[in-house]
Amino acid sequence: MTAALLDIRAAHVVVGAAPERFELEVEQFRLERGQRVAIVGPSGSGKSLFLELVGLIRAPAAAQLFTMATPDGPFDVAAAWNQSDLVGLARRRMLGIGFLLQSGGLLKSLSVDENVQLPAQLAGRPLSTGNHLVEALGLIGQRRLKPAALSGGQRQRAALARAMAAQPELLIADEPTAALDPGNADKVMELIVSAVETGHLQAAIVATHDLDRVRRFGLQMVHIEARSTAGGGAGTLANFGAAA
Ligand SMILES: Nc1ncnc2c1ncn2[C@@H]1O[C@H](COP(=O)(O)OP(=O)(O)OP(=O)(O)O)[C@@H](O)[C@H]1O
Repeated sequence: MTAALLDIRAAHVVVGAAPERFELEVEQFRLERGQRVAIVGPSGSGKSLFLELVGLIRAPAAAQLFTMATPDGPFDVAAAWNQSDLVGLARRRMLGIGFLLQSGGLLKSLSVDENVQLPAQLAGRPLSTGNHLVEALGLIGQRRLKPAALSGGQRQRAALARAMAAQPELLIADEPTAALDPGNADKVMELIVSAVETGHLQAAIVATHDLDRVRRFGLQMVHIEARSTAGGGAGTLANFGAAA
């Protein structure tokens, strides 16, 4: 059996302090190559926190197991956080993960083209993918503009092109269709799904409230359950992709 792209067991993320404390518990999450997964759940249930955990942006408070497959063998994410191996984590993020933030997160002083090409340049990857993505996402006319001159939807599409331009193994996208008209939302979901189908991405994880598109584009749904606790709130992601 080949190693899963992501293998997480009994991981906890904790933010804030009581009474606003929020704890996300990930009982089990195992992501295989070829999977397109939608994380769904009510607002405030912990979807973004989960994406930050798998995107190596947020340290778990505890994790029984957290590994990520790489071309050089498994990377022990839990150990890297424990040992404060921030360089190792940054390198893994740069080479293996494309992250579309809910807020877009484009650099204000760079044009669309420059924003899109920067991760590929840093990772030493070809620039051709970014050019294709700018075209496929309908941004040819905006490629020289800076983010302030873009509409919300154009900014979101540029941020997706940037997340995919360095040819990451894993795409993580927080609400990628939220600011888009129906035609562009379809285009974005189609692009993500077909990138996995054709092997340009090994897998994709999308947090979304767009259940209609999740069903139409055939993503596997993973629910985060939210509940309130005495000292705050909690979310639980239970048993996705567990070995039989
Ligand atoms: N840095 C933080 N400090 C304190 N609390 C936080 C922090 N980040 C998130 N939270 C809390 O964690 C909970 C989960 O937030 P999260 O952003 O993951 O929800 P979500 O499911 O992505 O919501 P939405 O669908 O509205 O985007 C919320 O109650 C939020 O207030």
